[in-house]
Formats: sequence, structure tokens, C-alpha cells
Amino acid sequence: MNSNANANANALPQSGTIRIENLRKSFAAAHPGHEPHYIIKDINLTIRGGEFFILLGPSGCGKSTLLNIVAGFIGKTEGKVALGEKEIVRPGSERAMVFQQADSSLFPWLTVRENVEFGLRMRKVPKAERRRTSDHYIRLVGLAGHEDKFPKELSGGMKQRVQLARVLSNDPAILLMDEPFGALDAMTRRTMQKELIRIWQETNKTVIFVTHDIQEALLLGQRIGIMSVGPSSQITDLYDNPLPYPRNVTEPKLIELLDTIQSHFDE
Ligand SMILES: Nc1ncnc2c1ncn2[C@@H]1O[C@H](COP(=O)(O)OP(=O)(O)OP(=O)(O)O)[C@@H](O)[C@H]1O
Repeated sequence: MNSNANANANALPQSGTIRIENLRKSFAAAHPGHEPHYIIKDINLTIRGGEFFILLGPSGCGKSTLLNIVAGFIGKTEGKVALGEKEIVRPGSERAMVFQQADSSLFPWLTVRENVEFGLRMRKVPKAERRRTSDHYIRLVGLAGHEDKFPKELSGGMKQRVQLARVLSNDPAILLMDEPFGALDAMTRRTMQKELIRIWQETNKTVIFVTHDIQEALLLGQRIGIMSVGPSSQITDLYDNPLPYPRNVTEPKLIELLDTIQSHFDE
């Protein structure tokens, strides 16, 4: 199942395909006289439109840095990152980030519905259409009946669902998810993982999902890119996971793959 790292996915280009070529990123040295070093180095990767791709790696290896470059939040140092034929140089409405802490992305003075409709309102979408869209996504994430609540009245999992509904209501082609369930308890996390797969299957979006949890990576991803320990982190291996959804942690094939991937980090 281990395909060549840095090899391109062998699908035809579609809208939503992300190409990363010879990507390097360094930050300015924190102290005068210190040389800046590459956080990530020579990353080559193609993520197909509609694919559920996992970036898996140890803490501090540069997963968020890579995701932030794809989001257009930070610039690259060298190389190329493109969506379709268009180079990514800034944020764009076709890409949306879901953060680990929903709290920092929700407006506490707005209700669930108002939070979900925020982007639509900014784009001056007429009220009736805003309502239809927010109804749809609030239902999709399982929050029907909670429309008029404020964030402080919601559990962590519910807040994360609001964040997801808000992102989805703007209909981005690409979801960039930075350990979105990392702050949730194990049971809520499992529920959210299942919900995310259901939503992804319904909406056919490209997902890049960052995690350092191997089991989560195996439950969710069609492909897993393993990042090495930084600095100069690279994608050292790519694994296909063709198991059908919903997946179960007790499936022998999943356990086998888990052992193989775990061995990367035991070395
Ligand atoms: N703005 C910055 N300036 C300097 N160094 C930075 C900056 N942002 C990140 N780094 C460094 O880049 C490295 C990678 O950080 P990054 O957050 O991308 O890792 P990560 O794999 O997402 O980690 P985690 O899993 O712990 O969230 C770290 O050593 C971090 O200190």
C-alpha cells in the first residue's frame, strides 16, 4: 500500500487539485546572528480534487505551516503551490480553514444561525437564501433545534459543528482542517469523525486534514502523507487506505496499516 513518496496522484486534473512542488519554508531567525533554517524542505505532493488527504506527523514537524501555506495565510520561501493552474499567493474563498479551537473562530455575541450566516451576510447574500443555506448546513452538522443558542451555551463538540457549518455554508472547494477534533473528548471526537466523513461524502470537497493521531488518520483518510521530524521536514511516505467507510478501529487491515505506520515513528 505504500506508494512512492513525492509521487503525484495519478488522476486527471480537476478543479480542487492542489499541486505542491519543491516547497521550502523558513522563518526569519529568532535571534540576531542565528541562521534561519528550513522548517519544511522539498515537499512535492499532488492532492486530487475530492480527495480526503491526511497530513500525519509528530508535533512541531511543520504540518500547520504547510496547511497555512496552502491556505495562503503565510508565504512560501521557495517552490510552488497551485490550485488547478493558479498559484496560491493569498487566501481565497475556495479554501477554508477549520481550526482546533472553535472558540477563537466563533463570534460569542452571535447565535448559531448568525455565526453560520456570517460569511453569507458579508457577501450580501439575500436574507431568504441565507436562511435556506444556514438551515441546510445546520441540519447537516446535526444542530437543528439549536439555531438560537449562543456559543457559551454549547459544548465543545457543538461549537466545532458550528465552525464546520459556517465554513461549509460558504461552499469552499477545499477544507483545510488543522487538528479540528484535537480538543474534544474521545467520544465526541469519534462522533465528529463519522459526521465529517458523512459530510465529505455528501459534498465531495477536497479535504486536507492535519493530525498526529495515527488512528484518526486511518479512520478518515484515503491517503496519508507522513511528515518526518523537523527541521527540514519532508513527506517521507504516502499510504493509500482503500478501506470502505465507515471504518472500524478493530478491522484487521486497519490494525495492520496502523502497525506499519507506527513503525515510522518508533525508529
Ligand atoms: N511564525 C513562526 N516563526 C518562527 N517559527 C515558526 C513560526 N511558525 C511555526 N514555527 C516553527 O515551525 C515549526 C513547525 O511548526 P508547526 O506549527 O507547523 O508544526 P506542527 O507540526 O503543526 O506542530 P503541532 O502538531 O504541535 O501543532 C516549529 O518548530 C515552530 O516553532
